[in-house]
Amino acid sequence: MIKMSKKNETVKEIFASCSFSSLGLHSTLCDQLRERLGFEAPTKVQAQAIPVILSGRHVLVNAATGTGKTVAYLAPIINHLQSYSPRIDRSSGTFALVLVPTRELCLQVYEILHKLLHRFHWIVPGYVMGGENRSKEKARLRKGEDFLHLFLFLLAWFDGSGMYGNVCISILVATPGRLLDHLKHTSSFLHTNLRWIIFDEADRILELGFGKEIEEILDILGSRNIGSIGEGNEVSNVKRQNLLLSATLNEKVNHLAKISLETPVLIGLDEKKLPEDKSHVRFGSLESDVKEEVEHPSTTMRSTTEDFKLPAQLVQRYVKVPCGSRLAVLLSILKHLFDTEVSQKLVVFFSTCDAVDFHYSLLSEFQWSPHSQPDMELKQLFLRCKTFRLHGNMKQEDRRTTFGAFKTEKKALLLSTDVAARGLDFPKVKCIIQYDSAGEATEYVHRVGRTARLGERGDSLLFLQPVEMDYLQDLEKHGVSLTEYPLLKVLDSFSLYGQKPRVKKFLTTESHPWILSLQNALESFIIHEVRLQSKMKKLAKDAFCSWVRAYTAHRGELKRIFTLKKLHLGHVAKSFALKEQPSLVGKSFQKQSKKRKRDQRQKGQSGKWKFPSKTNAK
Ligand SMILES: Nc1ncnc2c1ncn2[C@@H]1O[C@H](COP(=O)(O)OP(=O)(O)OP(=O)(O)O)[C@@H](O)[C@H]1O
Repeated sequence: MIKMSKKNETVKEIFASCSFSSLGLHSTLCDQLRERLGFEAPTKVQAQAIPVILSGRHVLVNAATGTGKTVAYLAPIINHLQSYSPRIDRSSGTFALVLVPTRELCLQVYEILHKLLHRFHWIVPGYVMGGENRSKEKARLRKGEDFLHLFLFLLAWFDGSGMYGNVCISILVATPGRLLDHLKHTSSFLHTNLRWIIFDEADRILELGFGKEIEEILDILGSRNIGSIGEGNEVSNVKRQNLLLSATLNEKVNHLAKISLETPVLIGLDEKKLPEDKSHVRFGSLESDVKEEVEHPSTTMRSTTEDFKLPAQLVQRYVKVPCGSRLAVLLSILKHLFDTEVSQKLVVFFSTCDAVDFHYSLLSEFQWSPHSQPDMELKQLFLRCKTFRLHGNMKQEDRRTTFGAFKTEKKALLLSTDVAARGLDFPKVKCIIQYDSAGEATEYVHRVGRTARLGERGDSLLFLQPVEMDYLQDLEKHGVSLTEYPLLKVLDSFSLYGQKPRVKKFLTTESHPWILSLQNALESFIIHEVRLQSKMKKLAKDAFCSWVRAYTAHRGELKRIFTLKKLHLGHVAKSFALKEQPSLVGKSFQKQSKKRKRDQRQKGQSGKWKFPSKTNAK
C-alpha cells in the first residue's frame, strides 16, 4: 500500500496531467507516441516544452536526467514537418539538425526518430557521426536513409510522384566534427531550408572541445546571432528556431545561448539562476578565453555553484576505501549486488579506456572460490554475470554491438568511460558505481543519471579514498549530498572457506580477512595466470599508467582534492592487483604520452576550453 502510494507520488512528479493532443500535437503523431514508444501522457518537461517549441520560440531547457527531453524536442519538429502543405519535397533537403556529443547518443536519438516517423514516410530520418564510412554517409545525405524509407520512396517513384535520386535527409542527427566535415565537403548536402538546430547535451558538446566546430557550423548555416557570418555561405530566408538542452548548463552554454538563441524561453531555469545585474553579462567565447560584454540578459545563468537537478528517488551513497583495497572492494560489492538481486543491471564508470579494458578482462577471467580451501582446485568465475565494456578506443562496430546488447539484457554489468555518461538510456539500470571519480560535478550528475530514470528507483555509489573525502563538500556546493555505504557489513556477510570470518569490532577494510584473501587471490592471478600469457600483467600495467595520468589531469579546485602527491603509488599498483609499482618512465608510459599529444594535435587542442588531457579518457 505504502509502496503503491510512493509510486503514485513519483508518477505525479514526473508526468503532467494532460494529454499529448492537448499540447497541440497531431493525432497521428500522438498515436505514434503511444503505439511505437508506449507513451500515454507527456512528462512535465514535455508538457512545458512542446507548446513553446510549436510556437516557434527559441528555447533553453534545463531538466533532470531521464525526464524525457528527447521527445520534448523531436515531437514538435515532426509535428511541424508533417503539417507542411504541400508535403515536404524530397529535394528540399534537411530541415532539422540535432547535434549530440557522442556516437551512441546519435544512434539512440536516431532510433527514437525512426520510430516516431513510421507513419510519416515522406519525412526522412538520418545520422552522420565519427567512426562511420564517409562515402556511405555522403550517399545517405544525398539519397536519404533506411530501407523502409527507400522502399516507400521507390513506391513514390512508381506512382510517378517524385524522383528517388533527389531524396535527402529531413531530420539529421549528428556529432559536430563529422557534421562540419560534410558541411564543408559534401556538395549534395542541401540545407537551405534548415529551420531547426538542436543542441542536445549542449554543455558536453562544448566540454569535449567542439566549441570551434560549433561556431563554424553556425557560421556556415548562417544561424549566428552576433558576429560575422562566414564567407560563401548559403544563408536561407527560412526563420530559424534553435533549441539548447541539458540537465546541467555552464558558462560555455551561456555563450552558445547568446550566439544561437534569440530571446529564448527558459524551461526549468528559475529566475534565481539569472544574474542579479541583468543588464550586462560577461561571458567567454566558445573557443578562446576572450571576454566580451553583451547585453542579452535572458539567456544567462549563473553557472558554477548552482544546485543540479537530480532525480528525487535516486539514493546516492559513497564508500570510503583505502587505495590498496579498492579493487578487492569493488569486486566484493559487485558480487554482493549480483548475489542479492536476481535482475541486477549496473554500470561502473572508470577514468580511462585502459582501466575499462583491464577490469573487463579481469572480471571475465578471474576465478576464485572463497568456499574451498586455498590449495584446492575447485575454482569458479568470481562474478557470474554478462559483462560488457564501452569506451572510445573500441572499434565502432564493437561499440554499436555493446550499446545494443546492454540495452536488452536484464542482468548485466557494463564497464565504461564517460562515453556512456551522457544521454544514454539503458532500460532498468539499478545502480551506478563511480569507481573513479568524475571530477567535475556536472559529470557526476550525468553518470548517476543513467539510473533512476523517469521516476524509477535507482542507487549510486561513489568510491572515494580517505584523502579524497573533501570531494563530498564540492558536491554539497551543488546541492548533492551522499550518505555512507555500509561496507564492513557487506564484507562481513561473505563466508570464507566455509565459514563466516569471526570479525573483530573496529576492524579496518584493509585488514578484513575477506579483503586480504581476495587481494591475495587477485595478485596471484595476475602473476601466475599462465593461460593468458602475461596479457593480464600488461593490461594491469597500462591501466596503472593511464590511471596515474588521468589522476593528475583534474583541473581547478579539484586539483587540491585529487593530488597524486597524497597517494602511495605502491598502493595504487595494488588496486590493479600488481604486487609492485610499475615504472612510470617505461615504454608504455612514454607511448601513452606520445599518443595523448598526437590526439591533442589532431584535434587542434590547446588552452582552457579543451577537453581535459586525461589520457585515454574517452
Ligand atoms: N511521455 C513519456 N511516457 C513514458 N516514457 C517516456 C516519456 N517520455 C520519455 N520517456 C522515457 O523516459 C526515458 C528518458 O527519456 P530521455 O532519454 O528523453 O530523457 P532525458 O531527459 O533526455 O535524459 P538525459 O538527460 O539523461 O539525456 C526514456 O526511456 C524514454 O523512452
